[in-house]
Amino acid sequence: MEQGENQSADLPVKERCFEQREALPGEPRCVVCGRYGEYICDQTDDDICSVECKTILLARIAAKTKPIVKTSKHVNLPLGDESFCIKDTNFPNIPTLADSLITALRSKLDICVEGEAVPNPIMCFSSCGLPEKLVNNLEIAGYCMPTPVQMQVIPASMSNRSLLVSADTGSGKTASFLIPIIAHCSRVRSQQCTSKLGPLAIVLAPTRELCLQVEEQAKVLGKGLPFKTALVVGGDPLAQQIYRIENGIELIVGTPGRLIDLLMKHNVDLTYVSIFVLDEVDCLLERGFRDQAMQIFRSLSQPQVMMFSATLHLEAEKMSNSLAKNLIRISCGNPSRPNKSVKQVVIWVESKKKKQKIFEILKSKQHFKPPAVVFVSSRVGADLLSEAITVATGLEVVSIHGEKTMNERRESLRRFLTGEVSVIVSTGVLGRGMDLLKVRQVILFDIPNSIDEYIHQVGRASRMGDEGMAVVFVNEEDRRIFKELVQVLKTAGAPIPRELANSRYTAGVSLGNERKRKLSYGSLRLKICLPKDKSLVFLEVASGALRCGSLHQSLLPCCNATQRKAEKNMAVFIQKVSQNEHTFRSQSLNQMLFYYVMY
Ligand SMILES: Nc1ncnc2c1ncn2[C@@H]1O[C@H](COP(=O)(O)OP(=O)(O)OP(=O)(O)O)[C@@H](O)[C@H]1O
Repeated sequence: MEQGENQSADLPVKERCFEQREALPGEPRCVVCGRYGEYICDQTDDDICSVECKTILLARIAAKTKPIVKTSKHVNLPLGDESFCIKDTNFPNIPTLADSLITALRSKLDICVEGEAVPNPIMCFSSCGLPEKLVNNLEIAGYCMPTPVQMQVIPASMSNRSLLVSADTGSGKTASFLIPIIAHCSRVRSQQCTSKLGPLAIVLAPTRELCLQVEEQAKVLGKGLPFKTALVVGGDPLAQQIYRIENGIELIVGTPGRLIDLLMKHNVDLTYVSIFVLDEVDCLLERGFRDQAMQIFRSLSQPQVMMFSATLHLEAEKMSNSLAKNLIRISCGNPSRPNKSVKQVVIWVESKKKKQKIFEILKSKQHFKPPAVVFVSSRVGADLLSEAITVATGLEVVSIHGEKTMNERRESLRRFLTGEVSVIVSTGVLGRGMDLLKVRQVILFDIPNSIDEYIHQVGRASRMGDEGMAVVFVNEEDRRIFKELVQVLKTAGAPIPRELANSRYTAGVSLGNERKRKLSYGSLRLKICLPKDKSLVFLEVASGALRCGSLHQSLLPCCNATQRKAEKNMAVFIQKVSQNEHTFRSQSLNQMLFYYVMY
């Protein structure tokens, strides 16, 4: 591989396809995956993006000149330290790894597993007996290698085990359940296991848009195989959905409400449904969806249950135990935290100034990175804000929310995804699971009600590790989420606005693992040593007045002063503190607090 002219000689050549960025208009494209064709393959002169795609390209060329061999029977794996594959009795020729190496591999890939006899991860799609056509489809879709979640979920799922999976947003969870479903369906149909045409698998997801997207992806990956899908969501005519199912399909992708509706009005034979997937399971097991999801589950006969989300908590875990026995739990990356690739920029903005702020961002060449998704909390808000943005900035903007018809929702999404408009204002309908490929900026105009929704919305700004940015507006009205937000920002090393850090609603949250932190208050810079018991003292310099306080308010009398006086007071205060060490301690702060004024 030759380095392109612009390529700085000391930058390492990209190993993996997904490390490479998308190609900009006019730039060379990788002949294998379509990303930026940064390098030239010295053997073929084709543009390629990475070593990985070069290998695929050369393999394709070699395959054209050789008789076709069945991938599953003669897999020739390179013997580098990344050549791992599943221990599979169906494929005895494939070398297997010692258990210690499997553990090392999982730890390297940030995969944690829990459960009995968990199958080993795979390192390539062709190593677990997938239909050849499916492997080809994956290649065509640019899926050269499985992502870590796919490496572990696919073999576990293909051993018919029920799974509870948590993995980062944008890490490839969708394909991790679609691949085993397609493999299963096409095997059943091609072996003519049953003459019945009833569905073989069901995927439930909480929003219509997500169902649409999952069904689209299923069609792409299942192309050319005996595998048909039906989309069962509200807003589209029920009769058409019934007609499609009657004509024979393998997979139903739907929202719980509409599927229940359909099952009540029409007799669909669910006898052969042996895979039941709950995508965004924490949301589906919340009140509102739970009863419907459980009702559908009860109409199936002991299916393999696969549950996925980037955010899982105890309640969802407990519920999942009632759906499946002998579960395998898989966790990949850093779930229940915002994706590391998204830079979080939290700005303290009072509600009445939010509009002005977003106009400023969208008008700024430096700060606006289109295409962008703006999240708001209400349907009316979505419409009003999109109109206001158009008026103030001249940008064409669309809105999407649950009150629009399905056709309007489709049209808004289409215009946004095809680049016709560069901003979409959305309620939570695009918050979860949506793979908005080119989006690198999200703006949380209204912060969502829970930290989980926050994690999902922020996650829209990054897919497969691409860097993105989430701009988050926050003010006192969002205090219900302050504590968790501060924790999340702290873990990510993101800056925490002064007002948020000092709010009494974040009291008790340590602002850092380190015990020293510098804060800047106008001209007065303070270095604070936080007490170990995390009883944070707050200091505030507002309009020239200094207020010092702590959780133990009685300890420090507030004082008003001009800025200069404030500094003087500060010095006196420090003196007092150091002289009154004993008093301080006796006021139940376990650790002595030290303040240093640094000019
Ligand atoms: N093996 C792979 N190789 C390359 N791209 C992949 C691979 N698997 C998935 N992708 C792509 O990665 C992107 C993110 O995948 P996906 O939408 O499934 O993420 P997710 O984990 O479900 O995220 P979220 O939690 O946000 O729903 C998609 O564009 C998908 O096509």
